[in-house]
Amino acid sequence: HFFPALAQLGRVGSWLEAGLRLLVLGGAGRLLAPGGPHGAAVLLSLAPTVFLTLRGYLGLPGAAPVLLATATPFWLVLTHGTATVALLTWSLLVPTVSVGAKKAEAWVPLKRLLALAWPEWPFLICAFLFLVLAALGETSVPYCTGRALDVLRHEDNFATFSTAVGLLGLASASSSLFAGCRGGLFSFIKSRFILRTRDQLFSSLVYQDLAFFQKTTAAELSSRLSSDVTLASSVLTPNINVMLRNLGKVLGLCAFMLGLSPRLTLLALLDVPLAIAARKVYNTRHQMLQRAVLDAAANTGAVVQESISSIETVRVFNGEEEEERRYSQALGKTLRLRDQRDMEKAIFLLIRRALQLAVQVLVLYCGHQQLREGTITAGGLVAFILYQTHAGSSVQVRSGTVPCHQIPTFVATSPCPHPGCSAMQALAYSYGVLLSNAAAACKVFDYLDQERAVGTGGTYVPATLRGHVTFCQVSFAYPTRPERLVLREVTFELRPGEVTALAGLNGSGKSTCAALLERFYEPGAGEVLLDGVPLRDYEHRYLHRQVALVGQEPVLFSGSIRDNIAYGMKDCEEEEIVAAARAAGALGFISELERGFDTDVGERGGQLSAGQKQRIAIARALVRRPTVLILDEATSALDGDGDVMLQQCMRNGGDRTVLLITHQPWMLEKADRVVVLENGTVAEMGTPTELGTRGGPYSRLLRC
Ligand SMILES: Nc1ncnc2c1ncn2[C@@H]1O[C@H](COP(=O)(O)OP(=O)(O)OP(=O)(O)O)[C@@H](O)[C@H]1O
Repeated sequence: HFFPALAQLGRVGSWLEAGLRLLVLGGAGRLLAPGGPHGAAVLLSLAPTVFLTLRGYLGLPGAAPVLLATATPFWLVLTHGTATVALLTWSLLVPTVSVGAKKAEAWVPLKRLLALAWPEWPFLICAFLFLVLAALGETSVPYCTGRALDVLRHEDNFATFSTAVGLLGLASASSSLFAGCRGGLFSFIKSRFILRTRDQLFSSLVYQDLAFFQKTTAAELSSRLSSDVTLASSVLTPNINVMLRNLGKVLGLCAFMLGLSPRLTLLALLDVPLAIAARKVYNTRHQMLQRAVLDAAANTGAVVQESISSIETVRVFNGEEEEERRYSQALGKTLRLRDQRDMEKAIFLLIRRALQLAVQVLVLYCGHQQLREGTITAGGLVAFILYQTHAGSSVQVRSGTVPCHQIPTFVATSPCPHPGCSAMQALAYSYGVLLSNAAAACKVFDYLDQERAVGTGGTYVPATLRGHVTFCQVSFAYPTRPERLVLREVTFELRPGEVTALAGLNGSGKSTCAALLERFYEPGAGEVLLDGVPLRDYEHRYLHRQVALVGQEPVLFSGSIRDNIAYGMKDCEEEEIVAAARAAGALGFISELERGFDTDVGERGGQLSAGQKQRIAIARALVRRPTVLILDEATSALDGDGDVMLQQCMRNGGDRTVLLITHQPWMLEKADRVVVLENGTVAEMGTPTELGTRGGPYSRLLRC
């Protein structure tokens, strides 16, 4: 007796049946496939009932069953067919995108972006509140207009008419006011989001391994910092802003339109599934092209940066034409990709517009019929057409309405503002753009999530450090060329108070040893020990204060000489800077400069000679009073007093450990001990005198 009793309840009964189906299917789904898609159970349970309810509203001829339990096989096939269509639409709505190496639902990057924006939650809540209020005001305007028209036609009462007009004015004014507040707040949130995300991204970049920077160009990173972060922020606003506005608008419009005429409403929504399907195809391509355009633009930037920063080399080798060709190629690729993307956008717009026009004609025809049947009033029909026009009106973007095909590539983030784009389509569009932009912004997460091979988790901070360095059976290959061992079972030690010179032909692995001692990389096998403790156990800052390196091509930062010497040392006294400059033999030329220590060194120290740059770089290392000092060809451009300078470098209470990498024989002679490297292995070691008399690799090296 249960089903006949349920059938007696009519529409309510059919929804109760849907609820029961949901319980049974949902429960079975969880038992059989615990991690499976639960949306399927919801759709399979509810979609047939939604179909039957809408059919009832349309008043189509023929008797439809109230309950599915008592329905004939024909109705079961029909209703479940609609459920399958709904399921397919759902799968179209949630495309998968790749996040880093993993495949994930398109929601994943969106959720991460929202998590990034979470600190702005008080402003976001206010903005959403204004958004709802503005949508309410906006959608009630046509209804109030229809009411005013009906009042005008049927009643002479001025008070009723004034109330209707007053309501109309109130709805318009409040929607404008709330829309303004919503827009302002979203822009404010966006600026703060950009600032914080760039800051976070840059912080994560500066701590990356050196291998990461060898694989990624500076121009690409700067492009990620600017355009990709802007793209990510556009997900918040305008994307989420516009999508929610459209959602609010669509819900409001549907509610008012259903109230006026369910039949016309269903007709007006006829093109929605088709538009969504077309959107899915378009979005997949657009997403792919969008990424390709961003990559190509970053590559073009890299070409410019590389050419400009190496302009002297380009000039010397007459490489202008080659550079021009490289740039035109990169530019051509970007333009081709943009053209392709724009062409696909144009085709998509054409299809969408045709669908929309067909539906408009259909609604007008049926509206006219309903008016003749008397199932809708003239005011109601006017209000309905106003709603349709409203739904078909373009969405405003900041400075007026811009056709979507004119939106610049990097800001292909705006809502579809194409004239005639319906609110439903704009909703589907803004939803698609939201997901596609969130996916494109994934690169930001790739960098934020980048894991370091060289960890900085060490905590060891001894009160005193002797500076005894041991390379223990160290083997190493650069991450960019993992197949080629650059160091093979290298074992030697650096003793406190001694200058140990590393000698060897070009490419024998000398600088690589220095890089491992600075922990730029982690050895593949073996260990580098400092006072018997592996380098990785030392606290990051402590280690880099104790171990200082002056490289082959010292890099100075734009700013004064003082800033460069005291770089990274907040608490550095003037006397310490002067003492370090004196020890490095730089005081002489600095005092001859008009502005002394305040002299600007220019970009990358370009206003100083090579030798002067080397001396300032040595002073920058000495000011830290390091326990271990590495001089990697740091004296190649120095004149006669290099000898004195070496003595100064060693002076640290007399027990500083110095690793000297040099090709200059007279410098090698000054060292206490020499380690000779050949093809990444230790060929021999000993004092310069010992090695000089042996006639082995060291002697051969001196003869070269
Ligand atoms: N970043 C890198 N990525 C891959 N291979 C590298 C990298 N740096 C150096 N190499 C390779 O490692 C080997 C050792 O280089 P390294 O710079 O240690 O030699 P070196 O003895 O200091 O040479 P030089 O006397 O010319 O300075 C070389 O064959 C070089 O090509």
